[in-house]
Amino acid sequence: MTGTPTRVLVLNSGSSSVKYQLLDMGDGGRLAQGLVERIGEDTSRLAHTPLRGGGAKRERTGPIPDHAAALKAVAEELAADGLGLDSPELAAIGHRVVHGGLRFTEPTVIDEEVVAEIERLVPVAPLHNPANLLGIRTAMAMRPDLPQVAVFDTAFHTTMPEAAARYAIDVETADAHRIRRYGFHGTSHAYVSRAAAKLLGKEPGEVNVIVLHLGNGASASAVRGGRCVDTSMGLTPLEGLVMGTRSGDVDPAVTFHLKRVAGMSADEIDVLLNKKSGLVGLCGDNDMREIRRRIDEGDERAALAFDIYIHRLKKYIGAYYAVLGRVDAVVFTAGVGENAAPVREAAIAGLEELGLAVDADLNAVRSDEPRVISPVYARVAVAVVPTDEELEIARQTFELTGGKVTRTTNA
Ligand SMILES: Nc1ncnc2c1ncn2[C@@H]1O[C@H](COP(=O)(O)OP(=O)(O)O)[C@@H](O)[C@H]1O
Ligand SMILES: CC(=O)OP(=O)(O)O
Ligand SMILES: [Mg+2]
Repeated sequence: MTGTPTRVLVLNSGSSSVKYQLLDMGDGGRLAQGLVERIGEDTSRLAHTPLRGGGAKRERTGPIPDHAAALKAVAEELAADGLGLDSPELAAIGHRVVHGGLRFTEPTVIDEEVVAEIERLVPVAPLHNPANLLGIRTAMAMRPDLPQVAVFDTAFHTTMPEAAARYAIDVETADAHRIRRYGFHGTSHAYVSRAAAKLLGKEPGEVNVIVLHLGNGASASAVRGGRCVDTSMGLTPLEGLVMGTRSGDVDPAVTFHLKRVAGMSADEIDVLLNKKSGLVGLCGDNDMREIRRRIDEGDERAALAFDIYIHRLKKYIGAYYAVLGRVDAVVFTAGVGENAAPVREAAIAGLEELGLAVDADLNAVRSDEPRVISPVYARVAVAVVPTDEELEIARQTFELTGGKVTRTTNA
């Protein structure tokens, strides 16, 4: 090895998965990437892809009980490629942390006190912060000498005005318990809104963009001149759009009703709304590919689930159009947004009066590149921009730890 280390390992821990990438910030390239899924089940799967040196993709299956075991398995795979965590070329480890509360508005070098604060926020991100913490603790135990950085999903949304961030509930109660709308997927909304400006040949400060991050979790945001002014997730990642397993918006009285009339406990209602609702609650499947397949076979439950998903999405497009006043682009991203052409088509259908339309041929193109899918005559661009939370986390981690990022990729 020569010179200062330039490699960054990024861990994006979800509730039951870890996505990871090893990047070289010296040349902007990726060395390896992978995914561990179904953590906690007997059928866990690790898929690892070395990206330099020509090695083939590898898979292993079998029980991986938690995120600590997942990271150990990832470290073994990296070591097999000569890219182990003990490498002197590793400059830092970047961690996605979902909830940063009021305190963390910037990427932050992790110490014991930061760990304690992330832990304090577990009740408002019960599916996510515990997984993030296990990844952090395991990585810190493996490389106590390395800087480890937390990049928060909530950070990009801290620019929201009070009118968007506050719920209309008693102010003293709200403030005493820090109840407000924080928003999530911020790293993705930031990256994608910036990449969308670039796609339009503009600076981020010049454009107003509606970003639709449609993955397993899903959220919309309104971004004015590069700053978030509203987003659909709230105190927790439960509010807003219909998601894979989460309900999104419901009348809060549904929860009292379930408690008083159906006799459910707070924990049972939490599980119902976070894990047994959304698409899976409506039709038994949370994967949009499977739902489309069932619709093609004439399945009515799947069709209704799709319609409810689209109806909610359309409402948020309209709402954020009104919030922004002028819109330059509506941008689809994440697993569903990048891949499901029927979702994009249905969400934009009927919005011609707002200057929005999708070109069927452009919409059908499959690509990993950012692209416009609206017809040339449309007043507002509709675009697909693949998100890259890992690259964005790597950049922020590297910059915070003193590295200088060479921007060679999209945004
Ligand atoms: N080819 C595809 N067509 C339609 N939907 C897809 C396709 N590929 C992935 N998806 C959807 O994307 C979801 C995963 O999105 P992703 O952004 O990876 O989610 P997360 O980060 O929350 O795990 C899947 O559950 C599935 O619904
Ligand atoms: C915050 C959130 O919902 O994240 P994910 O989509 O990864 O579950
Ligand atoms: Mg995601």
